[in-house]
Amino acid sequence: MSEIETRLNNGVLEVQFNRPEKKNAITEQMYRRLGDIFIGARSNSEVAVILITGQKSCFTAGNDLQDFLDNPPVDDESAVFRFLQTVADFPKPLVAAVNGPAIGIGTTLLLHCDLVFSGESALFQLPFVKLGLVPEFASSYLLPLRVGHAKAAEWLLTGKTFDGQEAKAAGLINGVYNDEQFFSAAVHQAQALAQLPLESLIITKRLMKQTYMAKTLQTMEEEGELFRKRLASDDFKQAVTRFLSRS
Ligand SMILES: C/C=C/C(=O)SCCNC(=O)CCNC(=O)[C@H](O)C(C)(C)COP(=O)(O)OP(=O)(O)OC[C@H]1O[C@@H](n2cnc3c(N)ncnc32)[C@H](O)[C@@H]1OP(=O)(O)O
Repeated sequence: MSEIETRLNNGVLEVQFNRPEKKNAITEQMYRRLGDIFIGARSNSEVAVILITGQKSCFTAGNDLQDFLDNPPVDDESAVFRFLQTVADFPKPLVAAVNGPAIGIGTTLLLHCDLVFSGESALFQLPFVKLGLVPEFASSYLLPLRVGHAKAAEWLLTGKTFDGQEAKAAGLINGVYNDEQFFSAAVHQAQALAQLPLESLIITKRLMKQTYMAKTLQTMEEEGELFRKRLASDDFKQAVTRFLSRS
């Protein structure tokens, strides 16, 4: 089994985080594979839609914190930033099925998905400030745009956790299902999209995003530079030490 599993079914490429013993925390190696998968899917005519998921108990705990210390990204070509880029301008529909923890990039990734369905046990969090970091994936721009400044500040500045109902009420996700149904609901929607004319889907997605795409990419560049600086800060190192030495 790979830490990133893929399955192609009737035009839907399922991409699954599969490192459950570490709550699907994402390493540099996993980002590299994810980047390759997304780049391949762009030009693969058999792929109409990507469905991103984890397990019923966990979407992803975000970036692997130890790996951030061991293999910090140095520039925009680093595996993590290359992955962010491939998702942000991915032309085909992205659907996510989320349950359990969706932390850090586990939440910001959803800002780039077109349809998001969660289970009742989903737990979202943007703990960048608590970790001594700054937002990534253009979340400092896209989140206020999507949910308004008040809610974005609540989530980004305080790092509070929130559930699927709160995420749906704010407009971050499309639907909340019980833990047994969220995945099949997402598969159903992804399969339905995959039956529609692909060219129309691609053009419609591009039209919807065109007014803010340039600003999204510019924000990712600015955030990336600041993020890399903050990874080298004592605040971040102390936060990781606290997390890894908790009992
Ligand atoms: C560019 C992207 C940036 C970001 O994404 S920044 C966000 C970084 N992520 C975090 O700060 C989240 C850290 N993790 C947690 O807060 C908690 O975990 C959870 C709420 C996700 C789950 O808590 P619980 O159910 O109590 O599980 P557990 O015992 O904490 O974790 C099980 C094992 O998974 C490892 N683990 C969890 N998250 C991470 C992570 N993000 N980086 C590295 N390891 C992680 C733990 O250490 C442990 O491992 P062991 O069993 O060997 O002790």
